[in-house]
Amino acid sequence: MPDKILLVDDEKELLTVLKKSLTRQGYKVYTAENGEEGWNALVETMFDLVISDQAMQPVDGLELLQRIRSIDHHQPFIIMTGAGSIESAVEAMRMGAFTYITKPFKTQELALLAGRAIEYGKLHRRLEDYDSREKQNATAGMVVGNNPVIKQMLSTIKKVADSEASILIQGETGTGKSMFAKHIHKISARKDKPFFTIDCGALSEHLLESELFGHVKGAFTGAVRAKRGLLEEAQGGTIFLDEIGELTPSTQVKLLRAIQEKEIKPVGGNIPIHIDVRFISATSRNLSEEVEKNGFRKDLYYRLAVIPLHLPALRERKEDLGFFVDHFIRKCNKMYNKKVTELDPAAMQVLMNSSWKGNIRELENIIERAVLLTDDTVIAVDSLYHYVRPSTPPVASEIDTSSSLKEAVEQAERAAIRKALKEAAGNRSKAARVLGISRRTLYDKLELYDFNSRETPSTA
Ligand SMILES: Nc1ncnc2c1ncn2[C@@H]1O[C@H](COP(=O)(O)OP(=O)(O)OP(=O)(O)O)[C@@H](O)[C@H]1O
Repeated sequence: MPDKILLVDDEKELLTVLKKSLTRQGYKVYTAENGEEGWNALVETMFDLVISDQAMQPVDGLELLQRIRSIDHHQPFIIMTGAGSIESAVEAMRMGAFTYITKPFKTQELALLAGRAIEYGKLHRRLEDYDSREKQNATAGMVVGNNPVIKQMLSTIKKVADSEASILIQGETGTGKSMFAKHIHKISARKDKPFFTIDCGALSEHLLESELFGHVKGAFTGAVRAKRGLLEEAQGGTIFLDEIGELTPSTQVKLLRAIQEKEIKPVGGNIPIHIDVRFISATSRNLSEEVEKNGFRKDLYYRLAVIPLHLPALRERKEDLGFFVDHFIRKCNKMYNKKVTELDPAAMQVLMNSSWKGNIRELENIIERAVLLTDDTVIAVDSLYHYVRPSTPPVASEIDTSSSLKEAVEQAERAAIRKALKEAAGNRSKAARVLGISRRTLYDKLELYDFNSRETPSTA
């Protein structure tokens, strides 16, 4: 397929001459008589190169370049300027034009530059493709951010991904443990083999063992045929044992044997099966504490936690909040065909001040709802009030624990109202939304607790 060039110039004769010359060089040449026409063509078709005059009406060459740059950073672009308009040429170069050519010029001169510009564009696209393939392979859909703990973890993972070492990922719910487990598998030598997840907290002991180790026909009532366990199915790959802290003592023993001996016996069977599986486990409990309390076997803990990783909670990596917000906005735009671009600064502030008990999962849900419900391109603070929990429970330190329950409740309510009013800059409607109560209820409480005008600076 010949490379495609879009030629834009309001001098018809020059267009004809240049088109002929470039067509002779083997290019497929399209023409447009001004920037607007050129832009319309660009929206329709992908070009390998745009060659445009500068001075045109209604859209000149610089504006055309500006529009192109808003959608494509590497579209090769050559600007043709008249003698004496060197400023335009400089400006075009600053905006990312490949080069400029001053009229009058020889057609061979332009053909030479066109060839170079097209090569340059192809190189960039190849690099871009390569980069995005790399990213897709390694961290598909995964926000990395700037948190030093996460960066350190990723560097550790890189070093151990290809080894056999078992990895234990600890962290609160929703911090991305499953995502990390998948990431480890994807960058390991086992990436083309299976990755299976099993939630150890979701199944009874009996079912879990049958899922993990398989069973022989007749092993228990209902076992009408033999079933292979996930540890056997995952041969050569990775098994992700989620909520490992929920294992019963009996299953802990069997798993320990499987890891140590690289063998399993299906439930009800006697013939051992060799397994070649990498173990990654995760828990939102403090497993070393459980070991101390004899709630989890020490030997199994050490087998599972050859490489222990601890994912920080979202409130400990607030510097990454912006990355996550952008990522989830883009994801939800795609899902719901929306055009949201950002959060307004006040909304971002609300997110910064939240506690994020549900971590990244909670943030993702909130952004999803906000994107879905907003008709604007910017998410306003109001669309978050219903969902986001403020970070500090209403000034708990102010509550006098020696008082009666009724008094303690009153103190907590006063503190919560004061904080909400402060956050809402005195706007009572917003404060009511933050508190999750109606405006009427807020008014009643303000009266009941005799809030003075200093504490309610505005009566909106
Ligand atoms: N680094 C990340 N980049 C993008 N999305 C993420 C990231 N980490 C987590 N998420 C998203 O957050 C949600 C929760 O992540 P995940 O299920 O991995 O957390 P978890 O710690 O395993 O949770 P649980 O303990 O409840 O099983 C998922 O929807 C996931 O896509």
